[in-house]
Amino acid sequence: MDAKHLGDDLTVVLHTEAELHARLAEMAREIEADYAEEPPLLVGVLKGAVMVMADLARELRFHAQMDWMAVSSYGKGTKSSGVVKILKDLDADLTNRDVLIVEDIIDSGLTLSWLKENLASRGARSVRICTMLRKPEAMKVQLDVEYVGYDIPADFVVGYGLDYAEDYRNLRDVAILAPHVYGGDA
Ligand SMILES: O=P(O)(O)OC[C@H]1O[C@H](OP(=O)(O)OP(=O)(O)O)[C@H](O)[C@@H]1O
Ligand SMILES: Nc1nc2[nH]cnc2c(=O)[nH]1
Repeated sequence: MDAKHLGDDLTVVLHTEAELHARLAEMAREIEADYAEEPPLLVGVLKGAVMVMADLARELRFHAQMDWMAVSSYGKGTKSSGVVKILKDLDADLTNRDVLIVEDIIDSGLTLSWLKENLASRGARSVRICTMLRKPEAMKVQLDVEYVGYDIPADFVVGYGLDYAEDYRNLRDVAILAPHVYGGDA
């Protein structure tokens, strides 16, 4: 689905599908160089990271094992509750593995800060983060993020895996959701 199919639901397209893919290719080259010794285990965070994971994994020029977790801190709203729940855990044993968390967005940073700690405590050799989007002005915690696609403003965005009440995930681009859709400020 393209932005043009969504009427006035979006205010502005921040990054097109082509831009996202081009940036992911650059990030993949960095990741390949950094993990030249041994490929990391890619840990995708459902559901938003599905598109990034699918595109990044195929872009990488080494074996890319994938595992998935589902955590939730947003529910149906547009603000993080700060309480992270594991809805689905990993299948893989992380002992001595290099783990690369693959995410769609870092907003307050609360989810990823919690997740990084959680995965490190399972005996991983290293835990790094790759995110397509980050909102520097919205971050509430200090968090090192090794691979960032784009820094964006602190507006509520949808598309490329990102939803509002489970809709808009299949929009190809990343766009700001018009406030009238969710009835207020993000
Ligand atoms: O930095 P934070 O403020 O913690 O926000 C980031 C989290 O929010 C999104 O997930 P969400 O809870 O919306 O679930 P989803 O991936 O299933 O859409 C995103 O995928 C991150 O996991
Ligand atoms: N869809 C969506 N989910 C988020 N989770 C954290 N920030 C956002 C955002 O801007 N949009």
